[in-house]
Amino acid sequence: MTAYLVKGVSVLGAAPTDLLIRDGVVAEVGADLTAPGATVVDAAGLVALPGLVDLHTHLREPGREDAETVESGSRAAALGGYTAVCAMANTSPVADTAGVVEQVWRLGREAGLVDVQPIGAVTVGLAGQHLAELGAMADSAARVRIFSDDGHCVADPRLMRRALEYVKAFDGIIAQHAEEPRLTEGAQMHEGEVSTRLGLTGWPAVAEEAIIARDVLLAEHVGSRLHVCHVSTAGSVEVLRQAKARGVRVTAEVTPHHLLLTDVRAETYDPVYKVNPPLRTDADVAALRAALTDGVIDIIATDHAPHAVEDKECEWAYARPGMLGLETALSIALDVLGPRWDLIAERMSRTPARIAGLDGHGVDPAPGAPANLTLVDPAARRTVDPAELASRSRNTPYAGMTLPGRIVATFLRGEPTVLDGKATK
Ligand SMILES: NC(=O)N[C@@H](CC(=O)O)C(=O)O
Ligand SMILES: [Zn+2]
Ligand SMILES: [Zn+2]
Repeated sequence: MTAYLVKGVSVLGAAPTDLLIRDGVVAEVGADLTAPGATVVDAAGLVALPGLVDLHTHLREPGREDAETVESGSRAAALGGYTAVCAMANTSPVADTAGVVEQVWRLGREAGLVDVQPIGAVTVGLAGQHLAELGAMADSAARVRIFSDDGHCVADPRLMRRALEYVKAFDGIIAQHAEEPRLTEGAQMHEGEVSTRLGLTGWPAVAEEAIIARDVLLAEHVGSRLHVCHVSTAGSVEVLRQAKARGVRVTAEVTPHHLLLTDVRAETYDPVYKVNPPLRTDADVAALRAALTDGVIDIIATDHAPHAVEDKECEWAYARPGMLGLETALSIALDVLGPRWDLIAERMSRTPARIAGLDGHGVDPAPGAPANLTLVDPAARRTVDPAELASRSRNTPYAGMTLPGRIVATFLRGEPTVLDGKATK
């Protein structure tokens, strides 16, 4: 196993120091370290962060390997500074059995670029009728702890209650895609002034807020852990704020795109901007940013949702919702939060690792810590070119935009998965 001597790096914005990475851990931290035989990484001007952890990634395997595979998505993740991703269950077949979650887990190990932690479906086939085999998935080699029907809402309150109760036995968590389906039939974009003008059917904010309000009450009633996926409205933030003040065990995520983009993008009719939940308004963006800073929203999660060209480059109404996220998330976070490294580490690494229960991730680079870390060049600016992305899909909403920050290196258990901005395998 090669050792790596990272020279002159700023750990989370502190004064430059050296890091010696050996045997999978950060062996030493200090000035002017020497290590004969170690590969030297010149990290002058770079910032070291704990490896990023994504609680919400769509890898599309099994079933839509044309859009993404575990390997291509893992490579995109590593290039984005991630060392662990949680893979959503809306594959084909659905990850609703021990067999499928173990398959995804194994594919992740084989790719070896990030730790891939499968999420299990809450209901069989995501159909919202019968609970899936949550216990068998938890007991499997994949050790599933997060369950989600993401893409669909667990709309039946009795099923939601039972799922919340069931996962308590192994400290599991239900991650809800909060969308009251009766309020979003035929919805194409955020319901508001822009949808009225464009004549597109709206997805009202209350469809999200009503489910979050119900679910925090259910989680409170049964004393279980609830996680809310891709929070997108100011009203949802207020519901979460009140629930947290009461001590409800709820956590919440926001996506990079909901922190940056608004529903006016729909005026282009370019389906690259079609996503669930939809892009909202300036006031929502402002509330989400404030909540991310004050902690009502716990984490940034990408909701990386690759789609094949034929599913995206078509008429708006027929296009699949979803956007790429893994390779641009840190840049968007830097753009939105500025170089607040401790806050970025908290929202993109430590807290998601803790929510998912991923041991060895979300730990700051310090002597003895597992060497899961990423090196960022905060001064670099890059213009997003979809053709250069490692993802098999091209549906980034940031094409042509110039964003701050570049991932220079990522280490997974002491081995580089990215060096000089390029994947090592
Ligand atoms: N976000 C999306 O618009 N799409 C996701 C599903 C989801 O996250 O709800 C997908 O799987 O494509
Ligand atoms: Zn969703
Ligand atoms: Zn999703």
